[in-house]
Amino acid sequence: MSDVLLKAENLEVAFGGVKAADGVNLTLNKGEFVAIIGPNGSGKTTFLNLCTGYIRPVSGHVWLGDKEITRMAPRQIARRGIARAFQIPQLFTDHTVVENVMLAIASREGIWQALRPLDRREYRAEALELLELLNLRDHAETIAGTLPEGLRKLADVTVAMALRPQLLLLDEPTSGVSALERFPLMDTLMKAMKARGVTALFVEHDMEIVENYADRVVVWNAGTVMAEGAPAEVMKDPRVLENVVGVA
Ligand SMILES: Nc1ncnc2c1ncn2[C@@H]1O[C@H](COP(=O)(O)OP(=O)(O)OP(=O)(O)O)[C@@H](O)[C@H]1O
Repeated sequence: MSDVLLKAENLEVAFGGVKAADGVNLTLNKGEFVAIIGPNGSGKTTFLNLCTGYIRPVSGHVWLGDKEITRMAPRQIARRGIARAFQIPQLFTDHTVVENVMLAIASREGIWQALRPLDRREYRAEALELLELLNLRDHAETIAGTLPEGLRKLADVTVAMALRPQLLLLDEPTSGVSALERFPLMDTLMKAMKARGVTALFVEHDMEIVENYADRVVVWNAGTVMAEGAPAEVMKDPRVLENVVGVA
């Protein structure tokens, strides 16, 4: 069986005159934890949007496993196993944390219209188990909108994990989180992904996080992949230092 989970081939998309994807090729293997870095406006978020179906490419292809997902609707793609946690967490802020996770489980099970009681015992049990895994068990009954930023990010990931994704896309998981909290947050995320066999692709500006947590780093520049490899190797590339890290 192939180890390839996601394959993007020659993706192209433009907004006005700007080529946000200019022939993007990228392969993710099952179980990998891959970071995307690159200057502002280089097309990192556009790539995540292409993977989730929020943007359709002018040309090119995306496969998840052996199924082409290029022109599928976001909902279909989510059902096939790509979930996303946003830079700004997307929670129902006036509901408790456990209710948010239960809503995600219910949406996965497709019972929105089925008039079945949401507070089903097995949903709660599953939600609490996930919250335990993400170190949020003690905050299950907290109103999501009152959580501090680091915990809100973990809650957002818990909601995404409730969809049982094969691939989780994370948009700057540590942005807005204090320096002291960043490493524990990433430790928790890594533990959860590994425990559930989830592959992850995360956009990150913090090079320390990339070096410590990514198996592989992919460098974006002007709508294309400029370099990729092990973080320690890629960070030595003069083009990366000049264009991305800005220290050459
Ligand atoms: N919906 C859109 N409409 C118009 N232009 C867009 C749209 N989305 C992205 N762009 C443009 O495409 C280019 C790539 O944007 P994108 O957000 O993918 O970059 P990025 O690498 O994620 O940037 P950042 O690090 O600032 O988040 C930018 O020039 C941006 O202005």
